[in-house]
Formats: sequence, C-alpha cells, structure tokens
Amino acid sequence: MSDSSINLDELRQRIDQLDGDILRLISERADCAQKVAHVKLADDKDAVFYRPEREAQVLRRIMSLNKGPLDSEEMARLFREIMSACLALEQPIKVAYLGPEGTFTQQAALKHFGESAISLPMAAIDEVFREVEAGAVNYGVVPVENSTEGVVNHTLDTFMDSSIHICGEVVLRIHHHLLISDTTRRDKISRIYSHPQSFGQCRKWLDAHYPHAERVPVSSNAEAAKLVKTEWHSAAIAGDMAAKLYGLERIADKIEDRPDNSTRFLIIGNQRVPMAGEDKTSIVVAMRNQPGALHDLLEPFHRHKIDLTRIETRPSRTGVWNYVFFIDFKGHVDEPRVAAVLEEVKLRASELRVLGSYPQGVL
Ligand SMILES: C=C(O[C@@H]1C=C(C(=O)O)C=C[C@H]1O)C(=O)O
Repeated sequence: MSDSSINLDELRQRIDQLDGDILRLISERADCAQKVAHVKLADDKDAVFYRPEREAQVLRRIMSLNKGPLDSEEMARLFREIMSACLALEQPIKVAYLGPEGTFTQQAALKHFGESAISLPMAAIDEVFREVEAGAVNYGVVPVENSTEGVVNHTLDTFMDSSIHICGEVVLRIHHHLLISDTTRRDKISRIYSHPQSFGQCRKWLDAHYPHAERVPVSSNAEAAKLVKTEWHSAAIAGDMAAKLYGLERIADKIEDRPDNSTRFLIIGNQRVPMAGEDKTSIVVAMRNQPGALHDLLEPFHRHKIDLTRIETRPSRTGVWNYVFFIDFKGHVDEPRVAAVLEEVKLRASELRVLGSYPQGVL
C-alpha cells in the first residue's frame, strides 16, 4: 500500500467519524427546536412557529462565526436547510408564490424558506395575496423590483387594497438562458417566448443574436419553457429551474445584459415581525396634491438621519390617494427614532400605512 492510500483510508475514517458527530448534533438541534415549538404552543395554542427575526439572527451569527474554508454564504445555506427541516418536524410551512412551477419566484421562496417548505404555485399576484389573507397558506412570495427593469407595479398596486404585512425580503441573482427542446431545429428559431421583464433584461443580447426572431411575451418564464416543448421553431428565455422542470437544453448561458441582474422578492404574511437587529421598514404614504409635497414627506427622514433605500410613486386610484409613495428605509418601527419620523409623516400625509418591518435579506 502506498503512503497516499494509507492517508486516504485515514482521512475517510476521520470523515466517517465527523459525519457521525454532525448527525448527532443535528438531531440534538432538531430536538431543541421541537422543544421550542412545545413551549410556544404552551404559551398560545395559535402560536406561530416560524420566526423570521430569529432565523435572520441565526444565519447572521453563523456567517460571522464562519472561518472557512467554505464561504459564509454557502455555510448559511446549509444552516438554512437545517432550520427548514427542523421547522418542518413541527409543521411544514406552506408558501404561495407567483407560479407556475419553475419560476424565479419559486426559487426565491425555496431560498428563503428552505427545501422543506411546501410551495404552492398561484396564477397571479393577487391570488398570492388572497391565499395569505384567507389563511390558506402561512406566507406568500411576490417579486417587487428588478435591478435592470425596475419595479413590479402590480405588486405595489395590490398592497394598496390589502391589509397584509411584509415579513421579509429575499434577493435572487437572476440568470437567463436560451432554451430549446429536443424537437427544436436550432438553425430555424423564428420565435422566442418569455416574460416581458426577461425580454427587458436580455434586450441587447437578443438584438445582437436573434434580431429577426419574433419575441412573444407570456405570463411567466416557466410558461415560455412549457410552450417550447410543442414547437420545433421556438426557443424560450428562462432560468435553471424551468429548464430542469421541462427538460430543455441550454444553447446560450447567462444571456442577461447586466451581470449583476437581480430581483428582490417580498415575503408577505399576517404576522408583525419583532426587531432582528438589521431591519427594513416599508410604508405607503398618500400626500395631498400641493407644491412641495414630496419635500415635506422626505424632510423628516433626512433630519432623523434615516437611510432611505427606495422610493416609488404610483398613480392614485381614489380621491384620497392623490400622490402615493412607496418608501423603504433602514430601521424598525419599534425603534424610537423611526416611531418619531412616522409620527411626523402622519401629520403631513393624508394617509400613512406601515406595510411592515422585517429583517434585511441575509442570503
Ligand atoms: C426554534 C425556533 O423556531 C423556529 C426554528 C428556528 C431554528 O431552527 O433555529 C428558528 C426560528 C423559528 O423559525 C425558535 O423560535 O427559536
């Protein structure tokens, strides 16, 4: 036996030993999480097991303790799955997302809740809201903005008619591929299906490579992938999940125009989330239609040194909502300086609603 084979045997023995230790520790952890669930139930029979703020703290702590060689995001992803499995022991979490299966929104849902969550596809954003409001699912996941294409107006508009809370956010790097099926004639592609947002994110690439192909907008990338299965002259632009789900081949990889292309999704629910430490708050504010309204609205944030991360204007749909602004900022409503700003804004606005305070996306 050579030296290297002795080493290999020793190393494998060591790995077996470590796996045994990891197994024992994960089981012990799962036991603890189950006990936490029983404590929660003893306090309140309608207790919510899932705690977004606690999960964010667990993941942030793991990332800060990690010394490598695995990188911190990778390590946090492993812990994300351990927590997801622990939680599912008590009650698997049910999550509605903007479907069909294979969309980036499903990918975002699984990234946030882990693979042990039960994810249920909905046909439209309003349906995701309705399922959550009705209590048919625990949470919903909807897209809200893309770094290339901007805001998803429909999501913002739906918030205006809903009493739902934002419980979290998740940001996903979006990679698009050009996909074909085994019946597609790759030299005869005359039609490309995709979601309008994805066409927007791949515009330059399409102009350069398929300037004459007809671009047909459909309701989702997964729908585009499905259509390609039945047409020999068509291709689709979609992500990995849809490609795998429908067994399509990637003929061009990562065709998005900007390499940092990412989409932010919101987690919606019926729960108010306590402070996690690094939080964000989203509000919707209506101002009266008068000169200086936007300045009046933003001035208190500036004075209290609150960091705005986003502001969007949407047309009003009622007399009261003259100008409607969606504002995201760093901080939690339970912090005194945030409470002070909101008090001031309330005096200046014709309507103010806090959509939620939630942990900033960790993964
Ligand atoms: C164990 C708890 O409940 C759930 C499981 C968690 C975990 O596995 O660490 C964390 C938060 C909750 O979603 C808890 O609240 O501490």
